[in-house]
Amino acid sequence: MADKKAFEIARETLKQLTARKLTPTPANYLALYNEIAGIPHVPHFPADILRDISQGLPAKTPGQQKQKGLLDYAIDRLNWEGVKSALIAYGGFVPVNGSGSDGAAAPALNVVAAAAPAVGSAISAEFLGQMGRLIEYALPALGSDDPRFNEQTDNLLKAMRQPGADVTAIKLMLVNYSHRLSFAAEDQAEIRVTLLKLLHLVFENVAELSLDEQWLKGQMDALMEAATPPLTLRRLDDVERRLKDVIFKQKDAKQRALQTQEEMRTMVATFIDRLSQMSQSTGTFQQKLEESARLIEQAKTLADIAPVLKDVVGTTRNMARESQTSREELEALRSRALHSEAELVRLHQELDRVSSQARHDPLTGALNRKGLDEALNREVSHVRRKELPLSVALLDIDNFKKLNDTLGHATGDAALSHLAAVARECMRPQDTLARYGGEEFVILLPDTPLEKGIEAMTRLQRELTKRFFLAGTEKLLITFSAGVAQLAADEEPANAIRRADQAMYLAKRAGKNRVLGA
Ligand SMILES: Nc1nc2c(ncn2[C@@H]2O[C@H](COP(=O)(O)OP(=O)(O)OP(=O)(O)O)[C@@H](O)[C@H]2O)c(=O)[nH]1
Repeated sequence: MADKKAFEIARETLKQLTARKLTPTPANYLALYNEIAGIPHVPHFPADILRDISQGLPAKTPGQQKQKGLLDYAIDRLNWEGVKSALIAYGGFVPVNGSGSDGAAAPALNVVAAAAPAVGSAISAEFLGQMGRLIEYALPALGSDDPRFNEQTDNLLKAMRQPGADVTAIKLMLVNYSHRLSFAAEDQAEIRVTLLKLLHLVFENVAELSLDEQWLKGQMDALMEAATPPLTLRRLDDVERRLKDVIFKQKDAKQRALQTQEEMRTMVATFIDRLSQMSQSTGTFQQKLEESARLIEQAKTLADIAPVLKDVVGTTRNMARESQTSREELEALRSRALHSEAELVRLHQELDRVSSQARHDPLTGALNRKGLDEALNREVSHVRRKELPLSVALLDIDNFKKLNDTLGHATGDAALSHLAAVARECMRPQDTLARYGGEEFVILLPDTPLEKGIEAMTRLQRELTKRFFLAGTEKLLITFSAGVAQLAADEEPANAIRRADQAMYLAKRAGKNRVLGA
């Protein structure tokens, strides 16, 4: 493996992580990577030594047993922070002045225990109930693949919900639980980072396979960018949509390539067949000529020569006819091949056009109408489920025709990309930008009432005045007029866009470069 490329080693490392069922932590990844790359492994985490120490620790009381368990858990995960907090907590259960009881070693708990009769009853019902709900709600964020953690959660929740719950015991359980919780949270964070790395690796690989495809390369770059922290559901949704486009395109391209290969194979086979037929006929013709030459040499009279000549003329005619047929067939074959090639180029271009327009506008990278429809459906069901407001803004660049006419279409295109880039930068990650028409954009603003939506568009206008558009060396101020509508309960989303469009129209009529609410 030493001479393998870094990405191959990385891929093998990820494979091995799964094959050996190791937790995908950076430490495990590094150790395996070094092993596969043949780099001498420097043990950053002396797991064996720590395990020895842990085995030597007495576990006489429940507190000691629990902390020892947490220590082992942290060692298994090569987690220094976990080792540290387990050892510190263990220290709290070491008997002081010969006293060996668990409780005696935890003065803080004693205070609670002493205060428990007064405070405990006051907080037990409502506070513990609320706490239980908090734990339950937080649990899905931590995954459910650790049976010991799940068991500990169940026990804690049961204890909390018992009538007349023992506050002192619960506090003790909470101390242990919070340790394990911190490990689980760390694990989840590491898993997320590692999964992101994995995702990047997959994207890099796809990009390497598709270097010749300009559109795919663009999509892969966009995917890489979308898959960087902080991850939000919107960004993941974008990643999913782009990947769908890539998969669609690759499937189609592969199918076409296979089909063409098959066509070419058939053509080459026919060509070879024709060639061999031709050489056979040429061979026979040659023999016939030689035979005729011999007969002519032996002929004594003109009468002897006449039938031979007749024969030669006949054979030559046949040969010419055959050659003509073969030539025509080969010509037809060649034009079929040319036609196939042209068809392939055309299909390829068509595929490029169709797939790049699948969900994203190729010029600005914003969603196109199809992408907008999908995003709108998703947003509407999301906000309706959560009873949140959704605002829809429709923007139209001012005097765009003049810009096009004076500086050219290419500058107009660059101005559209500029507006999209500035909009993307000053939008929240959960907002969605789509190109609605030529110089029109729609922005979906979830969890945003009308006034806030208008504010957001005004902010974008201000941002555009700060960030000039550079047409060559000339600084241009791009302005837009916008209408904003808040989706009403039971309103069709298309109607909200229509209202935003009407408000935008009024903004134009009122002098442009302004935002109006619908
Ligand atoms: N460069 C470029 N121009 C486009 C594109 N799509 C549409 N356009 C042009 O945008 C212009 C829109 O012109 P109008 O609808 O008259 O709008 P306007 O000039 O912005 O006028 P107001 O909206 O009233 O401010 C037309 O000239 C279109 O040709 C595009 O993708 N690139």
